[in-house]
Amino acid sequence: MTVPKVLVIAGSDSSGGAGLEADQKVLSAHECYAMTATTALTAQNTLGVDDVHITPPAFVGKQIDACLTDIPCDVVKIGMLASAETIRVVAESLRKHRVSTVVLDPVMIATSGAQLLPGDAVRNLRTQLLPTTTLLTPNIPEAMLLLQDADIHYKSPSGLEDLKALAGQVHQLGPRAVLLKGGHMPLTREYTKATSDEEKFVTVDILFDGEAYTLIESKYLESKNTHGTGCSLASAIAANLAIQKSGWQRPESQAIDLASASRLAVAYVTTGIKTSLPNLGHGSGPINHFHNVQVQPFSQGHFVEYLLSHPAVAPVWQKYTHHPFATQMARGTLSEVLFKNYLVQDYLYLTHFARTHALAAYKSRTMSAITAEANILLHIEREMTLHRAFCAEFGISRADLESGTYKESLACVAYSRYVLDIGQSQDWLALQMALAPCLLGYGQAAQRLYAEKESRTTQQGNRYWRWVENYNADDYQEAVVAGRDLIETHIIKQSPSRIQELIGIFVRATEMEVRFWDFDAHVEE
Ligand SMILES: Cc1ncc(COP(=O)(O)O)c(N)n1
Repeated sequence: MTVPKVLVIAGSDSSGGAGLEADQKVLSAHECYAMTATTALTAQNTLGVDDVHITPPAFVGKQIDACLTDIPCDVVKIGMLASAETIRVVAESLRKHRVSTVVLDPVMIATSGAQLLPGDAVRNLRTQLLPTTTLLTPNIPEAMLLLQDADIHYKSPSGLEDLKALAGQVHQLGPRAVLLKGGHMPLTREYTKATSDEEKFVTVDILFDGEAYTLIESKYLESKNTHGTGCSLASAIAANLAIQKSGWQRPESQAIDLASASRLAVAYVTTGIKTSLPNLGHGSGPINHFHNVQVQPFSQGHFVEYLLSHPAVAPVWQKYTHHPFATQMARGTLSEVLFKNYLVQDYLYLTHFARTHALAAYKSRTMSAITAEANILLHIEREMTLHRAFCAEFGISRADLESGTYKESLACVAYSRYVLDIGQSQDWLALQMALAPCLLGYGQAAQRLYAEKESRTTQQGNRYWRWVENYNADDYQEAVVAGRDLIETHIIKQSPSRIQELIGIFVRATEMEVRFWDFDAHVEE
């Protein structure tokens, strides 16, 4: 599977809602690679087109050549063509590059009324481009202009059957298929032309491929934000066709499915209108091109940096990693009573920490993940051995630690059971996020305090200094890196809204770390 590629041949809309700006947004929102050949620049906004600056036609040809000789595309999407000569050049280029799939939106008159294709160029469009077009997407006025130009008599439509007949007549002008857009003529429940606002019930887009009609119905939508809907629809169809083609095993070995490409595109534009952003411009505003896109606000592999600088995290993270309790330990100025209490509570916490990792092993699905958790358990056991030796220096025995001599503080109960509860009720990653403040924060605080030692002499004779050394040690710092890497690999599989929930868990656990170090936390009962 390669990336789907689309070449857009269209004009630029300086206000970004229509033209090739819209096309590129639509293609990006469909994960396609977009290239452009710019036929004209427009000075335009949501109120109208001020001026048009036409690209020299030969230069349009050069842009097409530059793109297609280097990056072959799956689909060409054509919008505003600006001049008869440009149409001639484009038709010749498509032939030269043997482009097989063309979606042509015959842009003639902008929604605002501005003429985007001179009247004398309609003939070139019809005779030179329609025969090589895969799908033509006219709206009703454009369909009528094309038939007028061909001197074909048509009935001004007054209901669904007339629209189907119109689509059939336009099909005779040469394109492989026609999608007649019915947006300009809302229909009643009986599929006749609505004559009042109350009667407007549905709009129908009609796809005709010479054999079958496919009707795509959309509930009538009242909105002023329809600037660029034609461009967006044609681009969405082009994207869907490019996606189909890029998934083929052998190029050209399958038929494209115009009906599903069109249905998906109509749904995309409809939702784009429904979710359009308010107050973009004073006229007919753009649709929301990105309603189907979920954006990760961080670069892959850099989630933890994003997390720690997140406005919901940064203040509490600073409070935790710069907690005066840790600083006083490193400086040796902490009272021995407080330190001993902390050692005991931390030991009790580590017991539950080990239980949590056992739960994480249970929640893992691969042997390597289970083994990783087992290794963390063994690491915790080594940490607890050191802890016991440390406790012994302060007159606390293993029996004291494990026989319930010391009561577990409320801070310890709250924190350890919170993490276990997240582990029980949520998934593996949520559990890792609840454990992360402990893993990352101790590593960061110890590193900072260790680095400060050069500027102090107080660690000589500081009986607590071993705490800093233990968490600054290589094996602990390696565990931090491994834990961080695991979070980075799993976080990119989450949705943006789930990531915000996971950040909430991280914040809560960090708050409990702060509470664990608050001076009164261990002597409250
Ligand atoms: C460059 C350019 N291309 C196409 C359109 C048609 O879009 P709409 O019919 O929504 O005005 C436009 N206004 N500008």
